[in-house]
Amino acid sequence: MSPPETEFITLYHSSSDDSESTSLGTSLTPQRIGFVGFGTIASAIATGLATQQSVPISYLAVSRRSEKRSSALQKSFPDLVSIHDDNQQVVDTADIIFLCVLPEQTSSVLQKLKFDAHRHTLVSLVSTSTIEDLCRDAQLPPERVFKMICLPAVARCNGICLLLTPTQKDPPILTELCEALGGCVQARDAQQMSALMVTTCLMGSFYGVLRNNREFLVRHGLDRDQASFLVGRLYDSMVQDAVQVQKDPNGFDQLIAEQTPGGLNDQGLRNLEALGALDAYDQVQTAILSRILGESDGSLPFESR
Ligand SMILES: NC(=O)C1=CN([C@@H]2O[C@H](COP(=O)(O)OP(=O)(O)OC[C@H]3O[C@@H](n4cnc5c(N)ncnc54)[C@H](OP(=O)(O)O)[C@@H]3O)[C@@H](O)[C@H]2O)C=CC1
Repeated sequence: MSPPETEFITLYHSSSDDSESTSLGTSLTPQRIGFVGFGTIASAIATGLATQQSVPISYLAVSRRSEKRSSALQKSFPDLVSIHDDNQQVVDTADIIFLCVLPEQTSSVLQKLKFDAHRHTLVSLVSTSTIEDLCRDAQLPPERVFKMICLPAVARCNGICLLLTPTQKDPPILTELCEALGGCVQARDAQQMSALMVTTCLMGSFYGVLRNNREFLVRHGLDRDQASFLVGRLYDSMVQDAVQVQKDPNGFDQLIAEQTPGGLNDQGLRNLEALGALDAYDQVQTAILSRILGESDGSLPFESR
């Protein structure tokens, strides 16, 4: 399909200087979105964007890379998706470009592309990229470049997106797109973004706890499938309770306070604290942050800050 013309409505200006104006559009403006690199995270974001109902999207341009994924998306959304052999075609036919290649490919891929500083918005999913490097390689000003982190649950519009906005400007369409994918938390600077990323790196630890619970049940004679079912359903219900209170700053403390004082749940938590398990969790988060910041390889022992 050929890309539809998009007429942009300038939403906000930081000053009367045209070079500082932005034209990301409004949620009423159908968006033309492109993906350079179409692996795991790109296909999850594209699937979420194609299925969400909040922000009108008129066109999704994807690079043919990872052809199984790009053709599957086109098959599912033939009126929306266009596949391109050349990354420049993706850029030329879309306005918001998600960069979803591997860290080592980022610079060379960007340096070969020509962006229009008045039209394009670049959103990098590459966790190691910095706004400065992205601006340099894409030849775009900082107000046109953003970093985003999310996990594949965005495909079901059930993820949470972290968005680093390099200037104080609020990028309304990007936040609306992130909200549509499940939710958005904005980081005010790169340092804070690194700290927020730590939480997205705890998925493995979380599944590790579930596996540990399952193995305990198996050791006590339950079939592995039954044990897996029990653990999955139980954690699902606990997480749903947590979701109910997620907007209350003291909600998690409230859930803990609801445990019967001196009861078995209360004891479990106190035992974990006595064993230093929660302190260990803190140290793990600090170690992950240190690795994200390039200060260590993340291995322990690690001195907590
Ligand atoms: N997976 C995840 O949950 C998350 C990933 N990220 C970040 O997103 C980025 C992508 O990760 P992920 O999707 O997992 O990785 P994948 O390996 O699945 O995807 C990388 C994609 O880049 C493509 N590619 C390679 N070279 C080029 C090129 N020259 N031009 C265009 N496309 C190219 C690959 O195509 P081909 O297969 O044909 O080589 C592939 O489609 C990484 O930087 C990662 O850190 C961030 C958050 C979460």
